[in-house]
Amino acid sequence: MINLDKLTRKYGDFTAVDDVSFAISPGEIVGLLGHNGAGKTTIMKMITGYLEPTSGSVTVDGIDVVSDRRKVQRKIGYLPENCPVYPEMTVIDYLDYSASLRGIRANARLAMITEAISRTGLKEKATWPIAKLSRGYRQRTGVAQAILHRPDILILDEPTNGLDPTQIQQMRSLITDLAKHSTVIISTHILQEVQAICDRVIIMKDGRKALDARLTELNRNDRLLIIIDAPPAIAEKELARMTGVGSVAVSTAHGSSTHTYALNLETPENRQQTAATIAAAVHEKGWQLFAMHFEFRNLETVFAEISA
Ligand SMILES: Nc1ncnc2c1ncn2[C@@H]1O[C@H](COP(=O)(O)OP(=O)(O)OP(=O)(O)O)[C@@H](O)[C@H]1O
Repeated sequence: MINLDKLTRKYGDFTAVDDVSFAISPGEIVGLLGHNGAGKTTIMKMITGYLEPTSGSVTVDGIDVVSDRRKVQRKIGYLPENCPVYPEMTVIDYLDYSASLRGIRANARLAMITEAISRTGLKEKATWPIAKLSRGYRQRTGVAQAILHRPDILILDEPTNGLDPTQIQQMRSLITDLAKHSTVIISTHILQEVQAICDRVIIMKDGRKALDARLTELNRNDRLLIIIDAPPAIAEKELARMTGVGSVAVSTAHGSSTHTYALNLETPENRQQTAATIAAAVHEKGWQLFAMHFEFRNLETVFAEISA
């Protein structure tokens, strides 16, 4: 379990991460989504112990990252945004060097390196100098470095950044495969990435957590939007009383003679029938009904709403 509690990080006077709390359970694949500068990398660096919080805390399986950094780092594999892979080294030498930095004993290294190479599909490139690898294979080498010590948690900062469409596809299926045995947090500003890989999304905006939701929750269309001529002072309460309506939100364009209401339905399963009943009730009240449709909501629309 990864636990962030009121995590804040300042750079001088500037607050890059502002009072962020969330918990991630074992086995989850979480996408940290946000525009450039939203605070994703700063959060990842604090989870992995490479940056200290200004206030708040991060614990991994109950262990505090600041006071027990090494212990936490043994549980985590980290692919930084610009993974420092040394161009003059071969893949195998780089992984051996990474293993030695991690304190993995020489007699255990070969098995671990072989496994990491095989899981990241690097077998044929193992003896190649990194300088000669395509960006996709270089990224895989970074991932191999991250999984070398068989961590329970993988933190990947923009793993598909700069890859071509085929390499992106390959990296996504590699991550999905790795996620079968690990908890994964990936940061990205690509919506499709989250949709393709993750089961949960945390959207960051200006250093703050703007949304934390399961993707299945996001992909809903059970809010009924209606446009009528009755103003909120009259219609809001009446609409809320109608059969099947749970709550009502109003959005009226300034100076407009029509009014838009978003109705959250109590039983989304019967939404077609409920919509027909509401239409009839609106008609009975003598209000004019200009439009009625179910709101389409998915990661894209929610992200656009948050970014606006
Ligand atoms: N060392 C630093 N000194 C000062 N400001 C910094 C430093 N590192 C990051 N920042 C600022 O903190 C904010 C958050 O940066 P961060 O890299 O965490 O965002 P991000 O969401 O990962 O962005 P990107 O998608 O561009 O990588 C940005 O405004 C950035 O300019």
